[in-house]
Amino acid sequence: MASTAQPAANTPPLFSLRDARVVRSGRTILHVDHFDLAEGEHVALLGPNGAGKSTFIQLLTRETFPLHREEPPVRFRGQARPLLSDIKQALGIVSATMHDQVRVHLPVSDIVCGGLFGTLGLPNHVQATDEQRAQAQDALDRLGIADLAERDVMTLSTGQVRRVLVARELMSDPRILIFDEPCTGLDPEGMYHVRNTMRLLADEGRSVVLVTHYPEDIIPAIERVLLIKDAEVFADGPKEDLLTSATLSDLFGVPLEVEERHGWYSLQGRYE
Ligand SMILES: Nc1ncnc2c1ncn2[C@@H]1O[C@H](COP(=O)(O)OP(=O)(O)OP(=O)(O)O)[C@@H](O)[C@H]1O
Repeated sequence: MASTAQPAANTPPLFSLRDARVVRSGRTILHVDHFDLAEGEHVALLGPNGAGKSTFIQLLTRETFPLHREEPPVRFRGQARPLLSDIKQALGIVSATMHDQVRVHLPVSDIVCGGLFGTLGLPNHVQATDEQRAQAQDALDRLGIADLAERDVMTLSTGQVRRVLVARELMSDPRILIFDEPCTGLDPEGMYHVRNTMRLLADEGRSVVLVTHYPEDIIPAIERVLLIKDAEVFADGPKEDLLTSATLSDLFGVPLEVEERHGWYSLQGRYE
């Protein structure tokens, strides 16, 4: 069942951006005039390479700051200066960058428990308690990979590692999960499971924020898409309005054909 979270009328948005501009080397690499994300709302960011998608995410995570303005350009739950620890507590992030750091022979269970400490495995001289191990097992179980708990993470497939990293993020029970190109480098089986994992987490009422180049990654629960092109918001709205052949051809600058089937979208080139 898709999340139908409806925030109370007076609840501030989870994130709001107003005239947020990021400049690097004298060039605007992202400008967002107006964007609100409600608690429990899902959104997919889609756009070509270099469009500004990662910069957008970094504005949310406060890894990047916009140009200063009197009126704060980025707010988290209505706050102009939220504690970084509050943001970290609320957000879970799964990205290929994190995946690249998995180069140590550790049991999956340790990797997942590391989510409690912000480390990849357990910090030196720290033993996980039985309760923490049980929590890790529960996270793995919910993602359908409980049988991997004792495996050396280096022996897993790319798709399995990516799901283990999702389980690791779940240790802090985040309300928002950011998936930054979660299916990059995965085979169809891995993609199937990662997309299914996003569905599960959306069903649990967590906000899913997905960054992708491919409409195939947009799970049915994500109803809103934000298209980014040339450092600007190209369009923001319901996916059935925006995931069309004409709009995506404009977005990517080549002739493309979009199809929809049972709430899932696919994209292919139109060759003449
Ligand atoms: N520190 C920096 N200095 C100069 N330019 C930068 C810097 N960081 C990012 N950029 C540029 O800003 C633009 C937006 O980058 P960003 O990583 O947000 O794009 P993206 O949409 O996530 O791309 P991709 O799909 O390739 O991951 C790119 O042209 C990038 O080269």
